[in-house]
Amino acid sequence: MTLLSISHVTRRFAGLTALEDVSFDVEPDEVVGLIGPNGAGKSTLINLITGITPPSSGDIRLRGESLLGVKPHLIARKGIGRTFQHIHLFDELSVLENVMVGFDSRMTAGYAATVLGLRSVWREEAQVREKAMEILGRVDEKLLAQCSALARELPYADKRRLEIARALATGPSLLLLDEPAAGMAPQEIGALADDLRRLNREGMAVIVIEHKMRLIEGVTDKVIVLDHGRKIFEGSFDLVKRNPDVIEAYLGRNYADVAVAQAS
Ligand SMILES: Nc1ncnc2c1ncn2[C@@H]1O[C@H](COP(=O)(O)OP(=O)(O)OP(=O)(O)O)[C@@H](O)[C@H]1O
Repeated sequence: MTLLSISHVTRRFAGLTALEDVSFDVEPDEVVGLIGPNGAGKSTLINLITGITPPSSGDIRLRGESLLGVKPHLIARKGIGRTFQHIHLFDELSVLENVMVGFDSRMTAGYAATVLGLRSVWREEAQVREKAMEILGRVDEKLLAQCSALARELPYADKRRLEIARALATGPSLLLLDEPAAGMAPQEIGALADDLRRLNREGMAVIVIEHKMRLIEGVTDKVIVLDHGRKIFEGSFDLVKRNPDVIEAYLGRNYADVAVAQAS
């Protein structure tokens, strides 16, 4: 059964159409890339899927069930986890505690404040701690080894991976990643690609927004290209990188990033 179905989704903000009649499916074992120039509507689409913003028209279904009108924390509980374009960690909490916070899908700044005040309660929450350790190990043994460090002490790339670990806490079957490789060096992107492929092999579907084509090429089964809110192409990265409309609208402007792909 199709995991996620986006059907004729349009989103308008006052006079601006951020998304127009966008449709595509995500299967349970797929890694889908979402690419396109700045302002194409990629983050808006993630916000629609996670219930933060309602579509103006169209439908979004998870395993056949419409998500329209469902609150974000309930969508998270139904199995959709996400990370954000800008890092959203609690700097003064430990690596482990940041993952533990993720177990509450209603996570808010207010909740985090409670958490900071009631760390002692967690002594009784051995189970949550144990699960959080397991998740950290699943993403990266190195992160697990640093579980007592404060989040702010982590190098940038590890902060991004910690966000992924936290998004796994609700046990998602679909993970939405908004520019996870932003600011990463090529070697770090390679390690991130390994993480994503491993999670996918374990049975997780992924939608990844990314401007770094090295990651898109390395992990995706198919790519959706948005431009000015419209889907202009859908297909494997191999086809995408050769499509004249995509080159004109987007890839041409990022030639340095795709040079490796184009040379192959
Ligand atoms: N809450 C909002 N109110 C008004 N306009 C918005 C809102 N959110 C997004 N937009 C507009 O919708 C369009 C699509 O924005 P969006 O952030 O989805 O693009 P994007 O593809 O994610 O871009 P980038 O790659 O720069 O992150 C932009 O023109 C943006 O200014």
